[in-house]
Amino acid sequence: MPEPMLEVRNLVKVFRGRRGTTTALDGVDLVVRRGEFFGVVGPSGAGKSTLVRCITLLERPTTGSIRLGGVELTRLRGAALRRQRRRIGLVFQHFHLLWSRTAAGNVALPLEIAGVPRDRIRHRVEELLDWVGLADKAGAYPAQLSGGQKQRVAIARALATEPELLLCDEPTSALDAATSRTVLELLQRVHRELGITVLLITHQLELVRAACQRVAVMDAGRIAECGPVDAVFGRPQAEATRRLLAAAGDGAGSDAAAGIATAGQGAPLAQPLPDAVHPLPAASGRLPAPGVAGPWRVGR
Ligand SMILES: Nc1ncnc2c1ncn2[C@@H]1O[C@H](COP(=O)(O)OP(=O)(O)OP(=O)(O)O)[C@@H](O)[C@H]1O
Repeated sequence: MPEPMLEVRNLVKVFRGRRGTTTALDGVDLVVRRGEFFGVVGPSGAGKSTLVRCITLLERPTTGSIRLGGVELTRLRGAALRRQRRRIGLVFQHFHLLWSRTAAGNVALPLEIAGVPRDRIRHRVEELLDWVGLADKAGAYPAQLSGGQKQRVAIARALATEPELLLCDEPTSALDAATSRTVLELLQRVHRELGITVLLITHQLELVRAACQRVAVMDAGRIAECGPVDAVFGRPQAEATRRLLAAAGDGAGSDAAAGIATAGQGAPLAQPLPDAVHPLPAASGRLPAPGVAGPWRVGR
């Protein structure tokens, strides 16, 4: 069995405010294996976004452990934490692009922060934008891009420092069904062609059906159930899973963003993409990073 990429143990996050306390995470246990495409689903308020923020230590958990490839993150601060964070690529619902920077400038940003020399940044950015099918948009500002294009820029940016884990928080929730398909297909390519572990947080069950191998169902700050997608969705054991399936209309892919193909776990989507991304040559297993162990493995 592959080693764990991410191990979350007994994670608790309590928010204390003027209006009282909220326990957003109430003892979350989760193991994502290296090389998995793993889904986390749950209703609004279940704690999904808080989990993302805690995994990346953007939010300090109240108690509990988060291990990334064996490294305990909760004990780290400052430069040591920043180094480990580069192992995680982040993709958000609302893209979080800098509006004052072009697509190329946005993709370059994490490399600039990591101190990669300028000529190498230029080469890497070209390569990444080409890989996500946006070579011709390098000079465009976010305001000049469609939602799907913005998300593809955000994915290119997330890949810039060659993360081992891509953490996607509702990556298609702001997009229409056809554009969602394009973005999901790109995430599947990230997994398949680059070998990156993907953790997909979503409330859209059809995304999980189409792309994930295993899924965890979150409810009220806990993992209600976890297992292979067909087992969890086909023979749900937890009441929370049954509720989610019922709310989604239960049938295969019949919920909100209908139109996303349910091609089976980890399988490519069945329908052709409306706005196909640029294919890599078939033999290419990884972005052709110059100097294999070298400049792109920044700060590890
Ligand atoms: N900064 C905060 N301060 C206080 N309470 C918070 C904070 N962030 C989240 N919460 C609370 O924690 C709980 C979990 O919220 P969270 O946003 O993680 O859920 P979610 O599953 O991502 O929901 P959604 O799908 O609607 O985004 C909610 O009750 C929310 O109100």
